[in-house]
Amino acid sequence: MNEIIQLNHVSKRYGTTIVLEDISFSLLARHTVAVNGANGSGKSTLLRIISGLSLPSGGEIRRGYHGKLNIGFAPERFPRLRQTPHEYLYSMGKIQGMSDDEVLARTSQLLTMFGLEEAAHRRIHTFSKGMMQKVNLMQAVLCPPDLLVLDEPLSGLDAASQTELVQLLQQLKQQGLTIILTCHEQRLLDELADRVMVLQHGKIVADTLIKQCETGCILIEFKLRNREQVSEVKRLAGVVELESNEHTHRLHIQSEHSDDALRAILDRNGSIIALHAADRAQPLRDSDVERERGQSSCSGT
Ligand SMILES: Nc1ncnc2c1ncn2[C@@H]1O[C@H](COP(=O)(O)OP(=O)(O)OP(=O)(O)O)[C@@H](O)[C@H]1O
Repeated sequence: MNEIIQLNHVSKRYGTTIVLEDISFSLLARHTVAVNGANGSGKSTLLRIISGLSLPSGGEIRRGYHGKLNIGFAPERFPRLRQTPHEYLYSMGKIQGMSDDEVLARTSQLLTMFGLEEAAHRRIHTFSKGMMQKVNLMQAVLCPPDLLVLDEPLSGLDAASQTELVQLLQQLKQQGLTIILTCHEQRLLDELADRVMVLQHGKIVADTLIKQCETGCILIEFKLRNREQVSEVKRLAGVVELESNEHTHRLHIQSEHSDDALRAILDRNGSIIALHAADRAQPLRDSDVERERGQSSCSGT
């Protein structure tokens, strides 16, 4: 199993107030996990601990990849800065150790992706909430993270901005990002989450894995013996899930990418056992899921 972060019996207290108690779970690469719960249940505290912005009072956190994990964090409230997105992202990139060329190229790529080219040299404090939230998300993914942590990303946005933000998050998810977010909006759960955890009074009271393969997904069952070649197939565009059992594998992939996947399997001397329209209703068990991480060149937590 490809775990990128593991929390073991984590707790957090402020004075005598217990905010988080005995939290244990791991995040699998490329999963999107939503943390739900009432106000004050400890969601933001949990995200701050995962991001390394706050230390736990007890328990242990293991970050994957030899203790290094590049984490992008988008707080719920983004400050009304007087800088322009261009100036702000440049300074954030430099703080994270990116070269001039890297930060300028990435900023330009993100301004295009987020549809903010025209606003690149306008001051952020004049922006709408939706535009400001886009800048918040851009700073979090500037140095491509292994894990993206989002605190209430749709909070306070109108319906149109929410739709745009959900589409951007879907793009980031398709690029292979692992995401953990807090949310109150059902649409984020429906459109994005692979797994939903519910916090109540600082404890996890529900943890549900949802299979994310919507209609439009294809399930390819195939045989391939070489593990490195299986990893290559996992990294193909559009892969939602790969379950493996010895040399037999079940690949859930977006239908527009299924031809490429079939070609990739056959090119590696694999054999196709079956091809189906994926069945969304059947949940996956955590133990069946195996995923590959995306690549990142930045140093992390
Ligand atoms: N720095 C702090 N000092 C003292 N208490 C704190 C601190 N930060 C959070 N708390 C308390 O911890 C509890 C959980 O807060 P947290 O912000 O994590 O909840 P939440 O689930 O994110 O709430 P919301 O949905 O309202 O954002 C609250 O009772 C809060 O008052």
